[in-house]
Amino acid sequence: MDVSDWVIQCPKYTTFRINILKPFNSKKLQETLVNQSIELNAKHIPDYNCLKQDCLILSQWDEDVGVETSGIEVVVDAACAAAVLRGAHVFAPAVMSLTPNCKAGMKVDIYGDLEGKCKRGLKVPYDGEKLYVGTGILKMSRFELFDNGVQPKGIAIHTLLPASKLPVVNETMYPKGYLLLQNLPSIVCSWVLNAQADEYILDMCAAPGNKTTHLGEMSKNKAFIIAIDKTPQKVLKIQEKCEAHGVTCVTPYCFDSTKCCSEDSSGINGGPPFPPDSFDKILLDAPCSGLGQRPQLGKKVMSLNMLKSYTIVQKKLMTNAVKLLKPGGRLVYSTCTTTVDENEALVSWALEKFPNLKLIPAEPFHGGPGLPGVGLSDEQRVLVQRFGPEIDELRLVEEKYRDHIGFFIAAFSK
Ligand SMILES: C[S@@+](CC[C@H](N)C(=O)[O-])C[C@H]1O[C@@H](n2cnc3c(N)ncnc32)[C@H](O)[C@@H]1O
Repeated sequence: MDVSDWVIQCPKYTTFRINILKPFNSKKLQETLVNQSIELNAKHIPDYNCLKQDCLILSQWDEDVGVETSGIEVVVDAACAAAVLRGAHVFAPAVMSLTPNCKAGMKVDIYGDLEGKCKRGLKVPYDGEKLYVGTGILKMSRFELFDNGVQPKGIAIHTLLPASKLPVVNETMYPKGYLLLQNLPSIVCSWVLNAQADEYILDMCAAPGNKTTHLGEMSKNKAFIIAIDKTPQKVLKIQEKCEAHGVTCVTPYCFDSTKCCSEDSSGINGGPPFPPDSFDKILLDAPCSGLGQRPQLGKKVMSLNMLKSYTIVQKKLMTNAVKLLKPGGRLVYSTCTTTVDENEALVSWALEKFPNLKLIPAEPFHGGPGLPGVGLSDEQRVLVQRFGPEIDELRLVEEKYRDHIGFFIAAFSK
C-alpha cells in the first residue's frame, strides 16, 4: 500500500502504556469491554493482550458490530476526530458546532472538520469537508458549550463506537498517570534504550515527556535522567507528567539541545551544556516532519524548505549526542516520520561523519527493516526498525505490530 493512503487510515490496533510503578486493574478493562459488548450487541469482546509488562494492545470489534447513526451532526476539530477514531471521548473545547435543537442525552454523529474552517458555535450545518468518525451521547447542552461565558471543560460527548470500530478504551477509565495512550513504536523506542538503575541518561528532545516517564518507570526510578526541551511551556508538561506518573528520577531543563555539549561545562549537575562523554545512554527522539502520524485527518501543508530544515536540526542534534555519549554508551535515534532523508539517510550520514559510531541492533524488534537502496546495506537495514506499510522479506512483521503509526528507530554505540 502507498504510504500516503496508509497514513490517512486509522490503525486497526490501539496501544496504551501501563505505568508499572502503579497497580493496573485489568478487571476494570475486562468489565468495560463486557459492558460495551452488551451495549453494542456484540458476540465477543475485542482481543487484547500485553506485550511485555507495560504495553497494552487492543484490536477492533468484529466487522458486524455497529450502532445506528442518529442523523444529528456535531463537528469537532481534526485532532479530536483522530482521537475519537482511537477510542477517545470528545472533550468540550474540541466541539466546533452542533445544531440548536441538540439536547444533552441525545445520540449524535461526530464529524471531524478536515479543513479547519468550522466557526465555533456555528448553528447551521457545516458545509466544509468533514469526515464521520463515530457516534456517541451528547453530555452537555449548547449553552454549556458555547454560551456560558466560560471555557467549557470535561466530556462533551461520550463515544459509543468510533467509525474505526476500535473499542472505547481511554485514559479517563483510570486515575491520571496509570495508563497512557501511546503508539506502539514509541513504546518500543524506550525499550530499545532500556533505562537501567544507576545509568546517566539524557533525553534530548523530551516534551511532553511520554518517553521520559517510560524510561523513569522502567528503571523503577533508579536511573538519573535529564530531560531537555527548548520550549519553556513544554518543559512544564514534562514536570506535570512526571508528577502524575510518580516518576521522581527526572531533572528537566529548558535548553537548546543543538548546543548542549561544551568543553567548558563544569559537569552534569550544573545543568546544560554538559561536558563530552557524560552519558551512558542518550535518547534523541528528534523533531521531525511528523508524516508518520495516523490517522492524518487535517490537511498538512509542508514546503520542501521546511522538510529540509528538519534534517539540518537533526544533524546538529546528532553531532551533540555523539559528543555527549560515553565510550561504550548507547544512543537511540528516532522519528515519527516516513521520509528517507530523516531516517535511513540520516543514519548513513552519521556513520560516515562519526567513525567512532557503530550501528547496533535496535532490539527488541517489532518493526520492519530500513528501506533498501537509500544508504544502508542489507546488513545495516536489519539493525534498524521502520514502522510503515512496507512488507520486506528481510524481516517480516505481523500485522499487529505493523499497523501503527509510521516511525523509525536506530541504535548506536560509541
Ligand atoms: C518528537 S517531539 C518529542 C516527543 C517526546 N520525546 C515524547 O515522547 O514525549 C520533539 C520535541 O523536540 C523539541 N525540540 C525541537 N528542537 C529542539 C532543540 N533544538 N532542543 C531541544 N528540544 C527541541 C520540541 O519542542 C518537541 O517537544
